[in-house]
Amino acid sequence: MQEYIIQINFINCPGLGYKIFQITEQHHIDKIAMEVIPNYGMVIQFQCDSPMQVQKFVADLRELENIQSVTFRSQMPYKEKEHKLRTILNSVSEGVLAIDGEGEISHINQVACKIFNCTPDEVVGLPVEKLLGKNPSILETLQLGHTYRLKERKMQKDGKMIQFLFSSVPVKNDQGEIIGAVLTVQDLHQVKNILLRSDKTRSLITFNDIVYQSPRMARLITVAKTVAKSSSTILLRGESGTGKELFATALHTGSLRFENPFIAINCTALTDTLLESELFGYEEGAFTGAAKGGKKGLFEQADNGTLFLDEIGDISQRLQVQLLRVLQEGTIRRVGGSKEIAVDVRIIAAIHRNLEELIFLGKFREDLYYRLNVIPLVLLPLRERSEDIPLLAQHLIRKICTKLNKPEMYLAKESAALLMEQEWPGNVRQLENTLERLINLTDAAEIRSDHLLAWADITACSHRAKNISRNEQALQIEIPLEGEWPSLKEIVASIEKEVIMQVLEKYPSSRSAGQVLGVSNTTILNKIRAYKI
Ligand SMILES: Nc1ncnc2c1ncn2[C@@H]1O[C@H](COP(=O)(O)OP(=O)(O)OP(=O)(O)O)[C@@H](O)[C@H]1O
Repeated sequence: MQEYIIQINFINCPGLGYKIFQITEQHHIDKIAMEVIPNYGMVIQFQCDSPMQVQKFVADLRELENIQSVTFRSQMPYKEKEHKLRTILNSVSEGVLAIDGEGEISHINQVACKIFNCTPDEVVGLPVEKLLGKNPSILETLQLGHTYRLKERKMQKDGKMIQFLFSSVPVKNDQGEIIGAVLTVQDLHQVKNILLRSDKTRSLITFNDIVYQSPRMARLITVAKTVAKSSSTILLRGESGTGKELFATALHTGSLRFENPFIAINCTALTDTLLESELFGYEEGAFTGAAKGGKKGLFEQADNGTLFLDEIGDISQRLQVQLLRVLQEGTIRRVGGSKEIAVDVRIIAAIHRNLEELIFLGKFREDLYYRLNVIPLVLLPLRERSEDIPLLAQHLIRKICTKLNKPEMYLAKESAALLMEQEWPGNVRQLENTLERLINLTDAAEIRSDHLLAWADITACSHRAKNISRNEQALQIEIPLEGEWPSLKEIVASIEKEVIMQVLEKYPSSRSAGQVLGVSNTTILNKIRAYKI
């Protein structure tokens, strides 16, 4: 028997489904699956051994009133969606595992399979504990809605120790009920290799690798090229994905230290104690598991070179004190050791958060801030230099096509305009990821706007238009029809809180929110505290 899939498009009207069903019965159609496309269609998968019978069946369907077309297709829509989802999941570089409301594995991508040494066929449909062991955190996410970010975990599987970093978030339906959870995982050994690398290719990155067109970036590069030559500490500020690490590498290459190591470490990716021993090293016997003969820390390894401390705002108070000592005295002490070791390391630190706010909240030491903020370089978010986008996007497309071994694709003019209109909260990294997903999913030589709209989470309405409509939104306050009215002071306070929250959503730093609202940075910080925003 041959299998067929047909798609029936119709103008929705009562009783039509029943008539279609009747015709399938009259032709003795052996249905395998049916799927309704809400409001305009239906797809039927069936088997039949006579092509003539199929022709008659289709002809009869086409005769029905309100039927617009009956066409053959190669796959059921749900299979097509599943295939697209699998392609997307497999195109990301992190491991992804999803569970349904029962705690059973519904999806797993290739990277997660590699980390957990399994195949999708072996684990999809299994309770997640069978793969991750007893009480995995993802079940807490499912049951209690807890989210986790970059937690470290070790587990034994098939006699092998697997060490990974994971994050997990609940999946909610429109009513806000938890219906599943997603876990993303990274192999810790690989992460360490990435974080702690000082590879040769990096040192080849220069200011020429930074793509830009905007005058503001041009000015920043001119300043950066000048300050690269000195040994002073540099603080790179800017939202996530704006190119801070790229700048740090170019600064090192442009310095007199370019032949010596450049070592980068992300301060959020490791636990406090792990970060301490990675930075300062340790002596033999400093703790259980410490390697024989001790270990050099990154400060020692980067001697005469550059150490890039990414996400510096997240280090603990304890490590802040130790870092301050290195910056003041130029010496380090290994964990468990008493000897001061002199190091000559240039520090480039990066932060995407508002350091002044962290100081105000007592989370960051002011003395360390002054030591780090010797030369601040601020990288603007992409939405504030959208002139950079066309050139940057074409550069990224070239890079991705080379990586994926595909012929170079080109960005149509209207696509560049569409990309320029987007908000890009994740900046260049988000643009890069969006383009990579798109390039994975299409083979067209030219990336047109319909590709972007269909595949890349791109919306046709510009962020400027979105902002206008947001500004036009009226603030809602509840005035009770019966009982006591709130006092005017309370009403004003609730409006003030709402306004500040809305402005902070768009301008996340207290300084820029203050500028928008015409008040000082401190006023905003005080209000944040008072209203517990
Ligand atoms: N101007 C640019 N030209 C070319 N590539 C860029 C540019 N800016 C950023 N990129 C690329 O975008 C990606 C993200 O940049 P990078 O990792 O340097 O950002 P970041 O600010 O350090 O991010 P995070 O704060 O999340 O660590 C990288 O692949 C980087 O090479």
